[in-house]
Amino acid sequence: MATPALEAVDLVKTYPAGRKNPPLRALDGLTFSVPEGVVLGLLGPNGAGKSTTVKILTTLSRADSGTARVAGYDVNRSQDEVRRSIGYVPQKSSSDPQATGVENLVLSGRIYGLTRAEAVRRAAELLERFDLTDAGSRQVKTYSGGMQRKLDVALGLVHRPQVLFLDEPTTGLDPEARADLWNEVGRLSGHEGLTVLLTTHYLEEADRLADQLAIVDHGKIVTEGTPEALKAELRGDSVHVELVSPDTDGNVRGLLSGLPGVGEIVVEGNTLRARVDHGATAVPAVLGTLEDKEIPVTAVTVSRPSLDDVYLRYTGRSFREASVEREAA
Ligand SMILES: Nc1ncnc2c1ncn2[C@@H]1O[C@H](COP(=O)(O)OP(=O)(O)OP(=O)(O)O)[C@@H](O)[C@H]1O
Repeated sequence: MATPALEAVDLVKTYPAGRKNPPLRALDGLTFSVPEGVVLGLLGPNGAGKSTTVKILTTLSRADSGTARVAGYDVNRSQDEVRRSIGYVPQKSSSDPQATGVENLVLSGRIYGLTRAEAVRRAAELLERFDLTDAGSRQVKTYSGGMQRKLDVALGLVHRPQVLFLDEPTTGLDPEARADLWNEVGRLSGHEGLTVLLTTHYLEEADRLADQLAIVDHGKIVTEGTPEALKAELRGDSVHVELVSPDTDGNVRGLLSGLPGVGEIVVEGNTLRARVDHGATAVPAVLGTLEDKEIPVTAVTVSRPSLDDVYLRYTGRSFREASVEREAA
């Protein structure tokens, strides 16, 4: 069997206690494997352990236990080989805002050992590739957020790595710039055989970009597969009901959970989500039951299961709820 481009086995990482905080187990036996040329999406709410995983795989941090290999090299024993094989695009831009796009790329190429002529050639190639040729001679501080992010990705590719790490690449970008970057990332793996590990807390981004998706929760992979396969595992439909008042005492939940064909129910504020066998038969039954008890409703929608439903199934809470929980922690 071909060597996986990325492999993590049973990674554990605990951050030591601070003055106010107890020790924190950020990774708790995280395991995954990615074949060459695949985009793996690590999807999880803030604090799930995605960046910690990336730091270990890029040799910026060490796991307490477990093993990881990148492009066939062990991250502890062959750090130099790992670093030469990877490109890393961190959450915060690493470009120099005072320098131009070309200067940033050439400098990066020189750091990786390219001759000046090679670095200049590679810079021009990458600027063209990311549609930045016209902006190449401008200082990076004049770039839009989307242009800066594209330059960041270009910087990660200067030395033609085998594996590219993108840590939350589109955070803070407007929808148009986000869609533009999604197209670029899609092309990278498609045409250039690059393996990409992408971390994200956007369900849509994971759905759109990842060939393989691994859902991370509390430092573990709780499920993995293609986004389509993960959604297809969930039979039936997803029903969302917007209530006029929040179901604070669990009344509505209790009423609906007794209905035939209605599965897991989650209530968040005024929104109730239920997994049902058949949307077409469940909706009249749900609305009839609520009407009998004079519980007013503002809207009802039926949809095919989404990645949010997948997340709910494996973690017991919705993605939004998990993100809010983490932000409050
Ligand atoms: N250097 C550190 N010292 C102490 N705790 C840390 C450190 N780095 C991360 N953590 C904690 O470890 C947990 C996992 O963090 P990590 O950054 O890996 O999560 P994440 O999924 O990447 O989240 P985000 O999307 O916010 O980056 C979090 O609870 C975080 O607060």
